[in-house]
Amino acid sequence: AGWFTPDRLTPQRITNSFTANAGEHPGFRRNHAKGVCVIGYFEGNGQGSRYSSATVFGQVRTPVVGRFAVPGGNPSVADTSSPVRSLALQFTSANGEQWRTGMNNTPIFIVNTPQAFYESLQAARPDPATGKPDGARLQAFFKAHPETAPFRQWLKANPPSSSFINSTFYSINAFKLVDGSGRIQLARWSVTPDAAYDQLPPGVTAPNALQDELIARLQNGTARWHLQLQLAQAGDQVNDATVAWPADRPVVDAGVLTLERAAAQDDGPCRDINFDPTILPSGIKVSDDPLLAARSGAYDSSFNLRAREQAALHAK
Ligand code: HEM
Repeated sequence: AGWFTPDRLTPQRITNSFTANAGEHPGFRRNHAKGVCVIGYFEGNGQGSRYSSATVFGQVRTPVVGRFAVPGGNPSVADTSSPVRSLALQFTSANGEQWRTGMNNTPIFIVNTPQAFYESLQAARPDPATGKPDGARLQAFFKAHPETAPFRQWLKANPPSSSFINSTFYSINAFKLVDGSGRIQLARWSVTPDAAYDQLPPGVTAPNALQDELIARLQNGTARWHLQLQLAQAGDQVNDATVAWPADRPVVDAGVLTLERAAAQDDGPCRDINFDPTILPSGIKVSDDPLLAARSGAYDSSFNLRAREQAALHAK
């Protein structure tokens, strides 16, 4: 309740907030505006089928269109301006089912409710005089939201990676895996790279540093990640994206994601995909995490705005 009530938090108020922070960039995503398309496939090894009836988890190869991106609504921001990187994936099974997931390189999120996310956007709004967020305002937000502490701690303890290719990406939100008999297992997933993590060296400021490195690497070979399902146990926080689960939770290696090539986002196959994380195949369901419904609404609003703008740009 509340999410669709006028005068309260709506998807449009969220997308307007991104625009207020980053300026107008017609045709681009309202968040994670800067990115690059990737194309490849996922090969399931059958292990995930113990928990989910989703076709992708069988011993089968599924085509994938994805997108690496950096956060914020400005499509010309420098790749290394934020420690956060993202990978969104769309798996399309032979029967036409789709699994779309948007993942970030942090195992937890900064807040756990749509309202707090909205407030974080207000708190981070650049001061028109300096072009930078007001430090005092941000600190006041963090003080009022102690749930942001683990995320900020994690960023301090984990310096940004040198490449998209050596980053791990996490679903953060929990989902329900449903097996053939209807049994439910709460899980979070991640993709962990074959390439060893390496810290971003100081002084890398070239605007397209991460994109250029990715494109060059994929011109010379493929890049691989293992898709891992982390299984919740009774008592784990399954509706709170700010809380990590204990490290000893079982992890199922469900198969290998291989990315083969990159394509520019202005005309690549990821441009017109809305990576709404609630678009799921049978065998995976949304959890009660309140961020998921909010994400779906905001991505939908963002997609409709940019699709309309793209159409207008091309009509010129
Ligand atoms: C209430 C919380 C959130 C809101 C309102 C929100 C909002 C948005 C919006 C509006 C977009 C642009 C979508 C488009 O036009 O296609 C976006 C992109 C994205 N968000 Fe979120 N987001 C939230 C939380 C998260 C979380 C928890 C994650 C990570 C697990 C995440 C990962 C991503 C990714 C990966 C993209 C880029 C998708 C792409 O490359 O197309 N977001 N977000």
